[in-house]
Amino acid sequence: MESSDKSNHQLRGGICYPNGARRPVRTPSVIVIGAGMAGIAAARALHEASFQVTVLESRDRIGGRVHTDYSFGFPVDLGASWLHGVSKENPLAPLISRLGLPLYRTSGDNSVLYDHDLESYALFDMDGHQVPQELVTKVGETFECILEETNKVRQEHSEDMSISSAFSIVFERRPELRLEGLAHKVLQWYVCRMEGWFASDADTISLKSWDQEELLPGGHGLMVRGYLPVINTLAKGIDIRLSHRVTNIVRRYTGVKVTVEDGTTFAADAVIVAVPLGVLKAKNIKFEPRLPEWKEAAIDELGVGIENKIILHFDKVFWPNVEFLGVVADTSYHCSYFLNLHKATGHSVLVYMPAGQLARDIEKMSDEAAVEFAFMQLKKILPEACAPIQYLVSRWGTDVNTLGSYSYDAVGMSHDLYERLRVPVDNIFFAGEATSMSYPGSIHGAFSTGQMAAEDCRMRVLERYGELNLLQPVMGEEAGLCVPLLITRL
Ligand SMILES: Cc1cc2nc3c(=O)[nH]c(=O)nc-3n(C[C@H](O)[C@H](O)[C@H](O)COP(=O)(O)OP(=O)(O)OC[C@H]3O[C@@H](n4cnc5c(N)ncnc54)[C@H](O)[C@@H]3O)c2cc1C
Repeated sequence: MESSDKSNHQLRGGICYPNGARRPVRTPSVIVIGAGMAGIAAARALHEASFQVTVLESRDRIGGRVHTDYSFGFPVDLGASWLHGVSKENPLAPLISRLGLPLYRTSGDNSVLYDHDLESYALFDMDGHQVPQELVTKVGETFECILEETNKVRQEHSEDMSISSAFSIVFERRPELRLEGLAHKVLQWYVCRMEGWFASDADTISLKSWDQEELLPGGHGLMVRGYLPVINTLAKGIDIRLSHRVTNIVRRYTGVKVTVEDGTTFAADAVIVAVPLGVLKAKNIKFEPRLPEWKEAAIDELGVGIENKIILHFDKVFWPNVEFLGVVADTSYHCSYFLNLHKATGHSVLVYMPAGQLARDIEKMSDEAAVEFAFMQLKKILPEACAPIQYLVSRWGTDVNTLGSYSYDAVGMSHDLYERLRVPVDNIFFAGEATSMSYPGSIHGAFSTGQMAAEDCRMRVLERYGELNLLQPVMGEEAGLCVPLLITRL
């Protein structure tokens, strides 16, 4: 399809009709931009529906925000690593089960800490003293109470405000909830965990919309062998052009023309844009004609946050046998946490995960300085810590292929912006985590939007040809197949 308006007008193959006659038909074609979960899911679905599919990907690898690295000699994820919703309700469950990929469950349903249970944490103050577990539990209850109170604030105010402004109102009304001393620091750590979930600071998160996403049942599980096998399986047999950065999309009634950085053009009946929200915000891709105002507004207004991973590989385990280590402090900015991968994978690895402003600040440092910063946090709680032997540092905020980690509900925006981002513009379809009303910021959300965009695209293109009933509908994974998920917890 490269450089070829001509291939778009070729006659190809044939379809068998009930009377046995064969009539040559034009193979419908689509270009998918971005080989992350959403783009690959869309490409797979349309490939199976007999479309001619070409995926254009700017990086020299597939997966996007799924980035499993093997340089330590075992897999570690620099991007997504949890399956949120370890149950058959999760659209990715059939595929993960079929591949026999093990999951390590880190929390059940309804944890106040989202993807972790309270019991799985060991919290320390800056002097290396462990916070008594009863205090952690008690402050957890207070945090839940504060969140309930913010719900009342939400009902009283028609205007949106940040979750931190709502906390201030709650503290004025109920000063005892503010807590003092060590308890206050633990409370700040809860706020820090909330900020990690949204990849954004509490003073930017919308009170009105922060809890509008749907949490699937089954709690949260780590992909022990990394997420890449899922992407690789979906990508099998698909024409993916790596190092093809799209710069222009021209839309005409008869089809689309897509140009990449080196000037090569690709033509097809339709295009699925599955690049990150950050890339759309930066206007790194020019649309001709311009996207309608409502679409541009959705792109501008949706929030995109930052969460990063600093992955530290040690020659031995010197930390307690818990899933998470936390450092409490006076402000959420100064709190931190480390995921203990040894629990789930048996490898002596800790993952430091800063979010929001802290992540932004750390991205300004060199890799060495960022690792030193993370290691200093660890030294505060474990003074005997020995230096890492290997490390990896993600930079999702400044990486030109992403420009942010994932979307979140920013103050003043309405939750239906996700849907506005998804709605197609003529023969341009949109997919990606930020187009998911129900599951924004997640892998399964990205997967579902890819499938949705594929089905919308199939309908649109075949409708135009008057051949709607000729090709297979886009299906999800085999509906009848039910293999249980492999879940452990130690
Ligand atoms: C640190 C971190 C941790 C996370 N943890 C989890 C988790 O545990 N569980 C979970 O469910 N989700 C998690 N997420 C979110 C999840 O990774 C994303 O929601 C999901 O991977 C997004 O998929 P996508 O297809 O929408 O976008 P992407 O995966 O970003 O794919 C977009 C693709 O477009 C390409 N691209 C960009 N610009 C261009 C261009 N101009 N031309 C061509 N191609 C282009 C990119 O290179 C990329 O490959 C995490 C994300 C991060 C960053």
